Amino acid sequence: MAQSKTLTNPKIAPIRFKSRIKLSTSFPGERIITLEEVSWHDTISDCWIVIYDRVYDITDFLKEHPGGHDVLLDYAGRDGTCAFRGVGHSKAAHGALKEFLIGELPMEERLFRKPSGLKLIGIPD
Ligand code: HEM
Repeated sequence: MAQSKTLTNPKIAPIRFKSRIKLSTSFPGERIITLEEVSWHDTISDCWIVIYDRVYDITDFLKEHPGGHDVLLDYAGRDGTCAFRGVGHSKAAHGALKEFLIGELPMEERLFRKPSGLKLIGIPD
């Protein structure tokens, strides 16, 4: 069955599923990064965060963040999706995310960008 086959493959072509949300990224140096690996980067000098199943290295952004660095550090090495969404960030903030993108969670650790994942309005492409 096509769906079970793709569930074992972290690099799924978005076209196979009826979803407006892209299931995988496509950028130079794309990496699959586990939540465990993200958790190793939880300091002010080495800070990764997960938002909508994608992994961002926001170390250089900490001091630039309009909301302050302390709120970001609360989610250093962790999933900050709910906090990011809860603030109601602007389109510009959503657009800024891609500057810090370094990879994506493996399919089995995702909540959104997977077949039958949670469907929410406003998830970036
Ligand atoms: C890397 C991810 C993030 C980016 C790129 C980002 C970007 C931004 C930007 C551009 C703003 C200015 C307002 C806007 O345009 O919406 C902002 C404000 C803010 N952000 Fe973030 N943000 C990120 C993550 C977070 C997280 C995880 C939190 C956790 C609570 C947070 C909390 C806030 C707060 C409290 C403000 C101030 C809102 C205000 O004063 O109106 N941000 N952020």
